[in-house]
Amino acid sequence: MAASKACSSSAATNFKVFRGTFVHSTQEEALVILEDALLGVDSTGKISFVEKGPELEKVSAKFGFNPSAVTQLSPQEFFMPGLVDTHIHAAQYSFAGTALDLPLLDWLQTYTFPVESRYSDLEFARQVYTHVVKRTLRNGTTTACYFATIHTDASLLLGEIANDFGQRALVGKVCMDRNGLHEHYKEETQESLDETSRCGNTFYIININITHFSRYPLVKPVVTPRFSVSCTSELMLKLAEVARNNNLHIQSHISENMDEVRLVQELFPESESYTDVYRKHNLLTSKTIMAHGCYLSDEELQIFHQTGSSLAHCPNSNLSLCSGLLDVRKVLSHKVKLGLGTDVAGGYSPSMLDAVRRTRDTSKALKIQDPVHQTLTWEETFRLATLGGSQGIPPQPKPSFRAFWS
Ligand SMILES: O=c1[nH]c(=O)c2nc[nH]c2[nH]1
Repeated sequence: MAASKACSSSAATNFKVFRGTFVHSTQEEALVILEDALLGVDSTGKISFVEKGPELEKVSAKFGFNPSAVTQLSPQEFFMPGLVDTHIHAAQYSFAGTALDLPLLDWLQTYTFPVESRYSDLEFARQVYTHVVKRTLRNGTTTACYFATIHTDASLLLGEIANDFGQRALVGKVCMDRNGLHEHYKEETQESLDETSRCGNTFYIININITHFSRYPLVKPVVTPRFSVSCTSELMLKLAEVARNNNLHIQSHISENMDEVRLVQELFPESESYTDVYRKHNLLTSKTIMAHGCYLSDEELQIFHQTGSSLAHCPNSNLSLCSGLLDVRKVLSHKVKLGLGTDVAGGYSPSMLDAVRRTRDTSKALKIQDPVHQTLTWEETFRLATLGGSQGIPPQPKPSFRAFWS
C-alpha cells in the first residue's frame, strides 16, 4: 500500500528518516492521519521519533541526521502499520479457495486432515510454506500466528522460512491425540508432548551459561492444542504446563460452529461451557489466542476478559464454512482483546485486507438481522487488523535468563 521509491543512502547517523503521510490507530482514535510528518527509524528498526515535517531543521539538529538524506514520500504514498494475521493455517494454503462445501467437522475430516497428513514430506512442506509466507508478506502481513501440522520438522521449517523472509511469526506444531479421524494423522499423548518440547527446544539455542536465544529471531513457538474435540484432558493439562513453565503463547479454536459446540458438551459433560473446558485445563491466559468464538455467551466473554485471553475474528472462514457470525461489538463491550485472522483455508483469502472487508460484511449482516446493531466503521476494522492484533501478539519480549522447556 505504501512504498517509497527514493532511498536515503548517506545519512550522517544511524537514523533512517521518512517524510510524508503516516496512518495509524491508537486506543483513543481508530484512525489517525499524520500529514507531512517526519518518522525516524533507528538502526535496530525501531521507530525513534515522529515529528512535524516543517520542523525538519530543528528535528535534524536534535537527532543528528542529515536533512538532505530524508526519504520523501510522493503525495500518493503513505505508511501504515503492518497487518497482523492472528490466525492462519499455513499448511492449508495448498488448498485455499477450494473445498468449501462442507460444515466444519466434515470439512476437517474430508479435506483438511488428509492434506495436513502430507507434511511429513519436507519438500512438499518447503514449497507450500515458502508460498504462504511470500504471499502473506506481499499482502502486508508483517506478523502471523501460524498453525502448522502435527509434524515437528515441517513446523520448524515454517519458522525458518518466515524468519528468512523477514516475517514475525508465532509457529505452532499442532497437537491432537484423539478424534484424528484419519488413519495417518494422529498422535499419542506422550508423543504430542515430546514433539512439542522438541519443537520449542529447537527454536531456541541454549548455551552453557543457560542463557538462550532464538535460532530464528523473528519467530517464537506457540503451544497449539488443535481444539478440545481433538485433545484429551491429559494432553491439554500438560500443554498448559509447558506454556506456563516457558512463558509461551497458546492458540486454539473455540465455539466456531454449533455442531462443534454440542460435541464439546458431549465430550466434557462436567464443564459449564466450551470456555469452561479451556479454563479448567489452564489454557486461558493473557497469552492465549482463541480463534472464532461465534457462539460465546456473556459469561464466557467475561472469563475471556478476566483471564486476559484474546479472540481472533475470522470472518471469511465463518462465512465460507457457514459457521456463524461473530458480533464484534459484543466482544469489545466485554473489553476482550480482539484481532483479525484470515483462517486460511477455511477462509479462502490470505489477505488481511480481505479480512477487513469480511469483518464489515459480517457486521452489516448482523444489522440486517437486527437494525439496532451498530455497524463497525472502516476505521474500527483498520484498528482491529493492526493494533487489535498486536494486543494478542505483543512485540517480542527480551528472552528471560532461565532454563528452557522444563
Ligand atoms: O477453521 C478451522 N480450521 C481448522 O483447521 C480447525 N481445526 C479445528 N477447528 C478448526 N477450525
